[in-house]
Amino acid sequence: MAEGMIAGMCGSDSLQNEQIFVTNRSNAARLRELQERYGLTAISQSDVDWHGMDVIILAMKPKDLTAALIELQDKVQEQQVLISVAAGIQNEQIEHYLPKNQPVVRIMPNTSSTIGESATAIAPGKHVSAEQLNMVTELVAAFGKAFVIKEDQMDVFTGMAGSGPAYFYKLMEHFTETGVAAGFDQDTASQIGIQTMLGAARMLVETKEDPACLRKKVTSPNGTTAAGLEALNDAGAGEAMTKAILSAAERSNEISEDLKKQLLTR
Ligand SMILES: NC(=O)C1=CN([C@@H]2O[C@H](COP(=O)(O)OP(=O)(O)OC[C@H]3O[C@@H](n4cnc5c(N)ncnc54)[C@H](OP(=O)(O)O)[C@@H]3O)[C@@H](O)[C@H]2O)C=CC1
Ligand SMILES: O=C(O)[C@@H]1CCC=N1
Repeated sequence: MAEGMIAGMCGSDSLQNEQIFVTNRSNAARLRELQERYGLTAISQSDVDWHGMDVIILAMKPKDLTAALIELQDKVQEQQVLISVAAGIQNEQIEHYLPKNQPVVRIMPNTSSTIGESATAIAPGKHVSAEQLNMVTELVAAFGKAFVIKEDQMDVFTGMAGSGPAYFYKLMEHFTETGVAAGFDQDTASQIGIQTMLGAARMLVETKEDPACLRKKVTSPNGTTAAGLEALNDAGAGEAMTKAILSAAERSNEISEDLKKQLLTR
C-alpha cells in the first residue's frame, strides 16, 4: 500500500520526490528498489531525522502498528501529523500510544493510488486542527479523490473502497473466463472486459448520470441486456455485492476489537 501511495504522490505535481522519505523495519533491498524507482530518499530507521518530518505516514500491517507506535513515542514532535492507513485501527487507539494532544489522522486509501485514482477516506482524530486537516486532504489528493468522513463510517468505507478494487477485479476474472470458455483467446477476452468496464466507469464520470439511468439506456425491452440482468438478479449479484461490503466492514471492526484487547494488556 505504501508503494501505491508513493507512486501516486511521485506522479503528481503537488509534491517533489525529494520531499518523500521512506523507511521500513528490515528489508534494505526493498528500500534500494524504491529509491531507484522513484528518486525519493530511502533510509534505514536508525538514520531517520524524525524532527525534520512534517507528516509521518504509518503503512504497516495492523498487527505491527502497536510496536511501531511504541518506537515512535519519544521521537514524534508536537506539531507532526501522524497518518495511519492500518485497516480497523481507531484514532483513539493510536493516540493512546503517543504524547498528549498528538495530531493523528486515519486514512483508508486503495491500491488505485498507484495511478492517482484512489478513493481515500480521511477521518481526523480529536487533536487535528482545520489547517492540519487541509494539509492532509491536499496530500491525499495527490493520489486520488479524498473523502473526509466520520470515523464511525470508516469500517463501511473500508468495505466499499479500501477492499473495493478487489471486487471489480474478481468480477473481471469471471467476465474474462466466460469469454475464454466461449472461444475468445485470453488476451482478447481480457481486453473486451477492460474496455467495457473502463467505458462504463467513464460514462458515470463524464455524463454524471446515475447508474440506474445509464443501465436503463442499455436495456432494450425484451432484449439481450434484460436477459443478462435477469440472470444476474436470479444469481443474487446485488445481494452478493452488499454482502461483500458488509463482510469486509465487519472484519475491519473485528481487527479494531482485537487491537483494543491488546491495548488493555500494554
Ligand atoms: N493493500 C491494500 O489494498 C490496503 C492496505 N491498507 C493497509 O495498509 C497497511 C499495509 O498493508 P500492506 O501494504 O499490504 O503490507 P505489507 O506487509 O506489504 O507492508 C508492510 C510494510 O510495513 C513495514 N513495517 C512493518 N513494521 C514496521 C515498523 N515497525 N517500522 C517501519 N516499517 C514497518 C514492513 O517493512 P519490512 O518489510 O522491512 O518488515 C513493510 O514494508 C495495512 O495496515 C493495511 O490494513 C489500507 C488500504 C488498502
Ligand atoms: O485486505 C485488507 O485488510 C486491506 C485493507 C483494505 C484493503 N486491503
